[in-house]
Amino acid sequence: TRSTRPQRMLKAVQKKATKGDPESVISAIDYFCKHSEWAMNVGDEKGSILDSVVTEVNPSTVLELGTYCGYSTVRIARLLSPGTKFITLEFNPANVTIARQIIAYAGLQDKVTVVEGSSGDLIPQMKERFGITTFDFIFLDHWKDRYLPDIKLFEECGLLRKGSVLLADNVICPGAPEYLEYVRNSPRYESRYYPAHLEYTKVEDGLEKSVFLE
Ligand SMILES: O=C(NCCCCc1cc2cnccc2s1)c1cc(-c2ccc(F)cc2)cc(O)c1O
Ligand SMILES: [Mg+2]
Repeated sequence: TRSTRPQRMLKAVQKKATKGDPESVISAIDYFCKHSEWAMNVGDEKGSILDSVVTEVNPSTVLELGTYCGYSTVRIARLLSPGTKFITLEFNPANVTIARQIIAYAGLQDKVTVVEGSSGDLIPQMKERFGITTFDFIFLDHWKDRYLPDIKLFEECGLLRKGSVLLADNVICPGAPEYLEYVRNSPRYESRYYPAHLEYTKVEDGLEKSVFLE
């Protein structure tokens, strides 16, 4: 039967990238998406903004919602200090399998734990299952209509501390209007918008960075 896009992306990485070299894995995926098939990775333009925020925060604990094929997972993991606890959640088991192979090809498998499941189920389990008290940095890149309920879940579960940074992808396209309204109007967050474009296109999109103040 016909292969899937994530499977073809993995093949492109195995063909073009150098094992153990995260930069070459990132480049191979960006090349595949620009010249072969579009895919919903955060991409190089928004990826550079992601890099700068991760570097600025220099987090000890990281959560990513929406692994997909592991592109942003590799971007984040390659910047983390040794000993950082990094968890990434993916709903689709087929994507979990591809992502683990792409992360391993980059040589970053010891830096991150890929967990299969939905955010609504897994966020309340973070403390007991992974020994996390609070997250220093959270990258939201999963179902856009889950951004708002999940930030409220982080608050309810006591997973944010003063200075926790949340970075949300796709706040314009596909869009997360209720989430934007919440973080921009809540006195508990300091928010800033980073304009960019939908990965590999000229369509307007951007990232919203929100710092928890409580
Ligand atoms: O849907 C997007 N990403 C979410 C996939 C949700 C799967 C998961 C749910 C879930 C629940 N709990 C835990 C983990 C997870 S993972 C997405 C879509 C576009 C896009 C697509 C078409 C288009 F024309 C224009 C933009 C661009 C993007 O950058 C995206 O990120
Ligand atoms: Mg995205």
